[in-house]
This record gives sequence, C-alpha cells and structure tokens, in this order.
Amino acid sequence: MIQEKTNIDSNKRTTKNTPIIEIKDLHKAFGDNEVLKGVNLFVNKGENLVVLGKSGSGKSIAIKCIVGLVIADKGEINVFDTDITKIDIIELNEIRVRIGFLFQNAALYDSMSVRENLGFTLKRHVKDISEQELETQIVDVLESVGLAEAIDKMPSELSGGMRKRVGLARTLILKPEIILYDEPTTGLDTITSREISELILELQKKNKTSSIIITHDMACAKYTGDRVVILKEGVIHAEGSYETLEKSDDEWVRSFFI
Ligand SMILES: Nc1ncnc2c1ncn2[C@@H]1O[C@H](COP(=O)(O)OP(=O)(O)OP(=O)(O)O)[C@@H](O)[C@H]1O
Repeated sequence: MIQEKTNIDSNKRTTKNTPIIEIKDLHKAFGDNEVLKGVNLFVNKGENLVVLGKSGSGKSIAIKCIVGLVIADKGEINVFDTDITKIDIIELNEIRVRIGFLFQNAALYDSMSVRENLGFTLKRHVKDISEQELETQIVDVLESVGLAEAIDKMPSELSGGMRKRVGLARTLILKPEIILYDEPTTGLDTITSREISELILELQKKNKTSSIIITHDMACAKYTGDRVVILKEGVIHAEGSYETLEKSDDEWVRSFFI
C-alpha cells in the first residue's frame, strides 16, 4: 500500500486518536468474483474517512460488511471495540442502532409525508415516545438539515437535494455515533452537492460523529475528508490526505484527482 506522507495527526494512531472502526484482513467473494482480498482500514473517533475506488471495486460491499448487511468471508470488523463478525443478531442490532447508513438511493416512503417518514423511523426504534417528544425531535432534525419548511410535504414534492436531506434527517434522528455515507451527492448538481458536503462537515463538527464517505465526487472528498483511502483490486492501495494523494508519485492514484 502506498502510504503518503501527511501532516495530519489523524493518520497516526495515538491514544487520542482511538479507532472507532477497525477492519483487518477483510475478504469477500461472490462466487469467483473476489471483491475484497484483505482490506485493512480504520476510522478514528470524530474522523471523516473518504473511500475512493473505481466502480465495482467493492466500496459499498466493504461498508455493508460493517453493519452486517453483507457477511464477510474472513477478517475482523471491530466497531466500538466489538468484532461484529463474532456476535449474534441481538448484539449486532444493538450496534446497528448506533450507526447511521445513508444508502446510495435512500428511498423515502412515498405515501408518507416528511413528518410521517421521520416519525415512523423514530417510533420503530424508540418505544413509548410521546407525540410531543416525537414532534420536537422531527422539527429539530429537519432544522439541522435546513428543511424545517418541508415537514408536511410528500416525497413527490421534493427535489433530489431535498430528498437527500430528508434521507439524512432520517439517519440523524436516531443520533448515530457513526455515519456511513454511500455516494451522498450522486445525481445532484454542483451547488446542491456542495450544500450536502457542507452539511456532512457541519454534522461531524456539531454531533462529533465519525464517518466513512464513499464518493466519486472529488469536491465532496476534498471538502469532507480528513483522510482518504483508495481501493484497488480488493485492497487499500493508497492512503493519505487529499492534498498528498493528489500529488502522489503513483500515476493511477493521481488519476482520481484530475
Ligand atoms: N449481492 C451481490 N451478489 C453478487 N455480486 C455482488 C453483490 N453485490 C455486489 N456484488 C459485486 O461486488 C462488486 C463490488 O460491488 P460494490 O457495489 O461494492 O462496488 P462499488 O465500488 O461500491 O461500485 P460503485 O462505485 O459503482 O457504487 C461488483 O462486482 C458487484 O457486481
């Protein structure tokens, strides 16, 4: 693996920078298709890690393994100091509620308003919540994504950018400590993409969340990432800050930044 020299502290493991996620030697194959062939990566507490890689390189599969949506063939996946490959479904569910997953095409329930979409998610996870508390939390989370005025809208009335924000609100309403973003800006124009990137950064600062951000949007990568890793042929091929990788001696690595 190419490890670029970097000035950022987050690249070093000190007691201050404790990994909240640590993946060791992760393997996953589908039949003959060996997608992950020994991935090693970590995310420090409070850090935004950007994962780059060509289409089909296994980025989504890697983060799905973190929440047990895809079962790894081999390797360790330590999340909050627990190896999720070694626990039962009850323990896994306890960990899952602490992790927000913003899927590539996060679909809202079309027949429910924004309020109902968020309320439904919250009620599923928090039993015995009062109607008043529910409303407060829905309003608060919509305000945090800048969409308070959309509370009574139906998904069909929302733009793509607004839908992403509601999707993000639905993730945030459960107050996750880790957020996994799978291509959060895909399909959005440059300005809306920038707004989503700003929101990701704001959430990191305000809520002290730790995140993995899979993206092909290099502006998003640059803006949101404390550190960047690049997947190639089933392993992490390069790691460093955006600025150092951009100037890498490896032409293939540099090609992402053009
Ligand atoms: N359920 C599945 N069954 C079989 N193969 C799968 C399955 N899910 C993913 N794959 C394969 O795993 C490989 C990696 O897919 P993955 O979605 O992780 O790529 P990616 O890097 O996230 O791509 P993109 O950037 O296009 O989203 C692909 O070859 C894909 O076809």
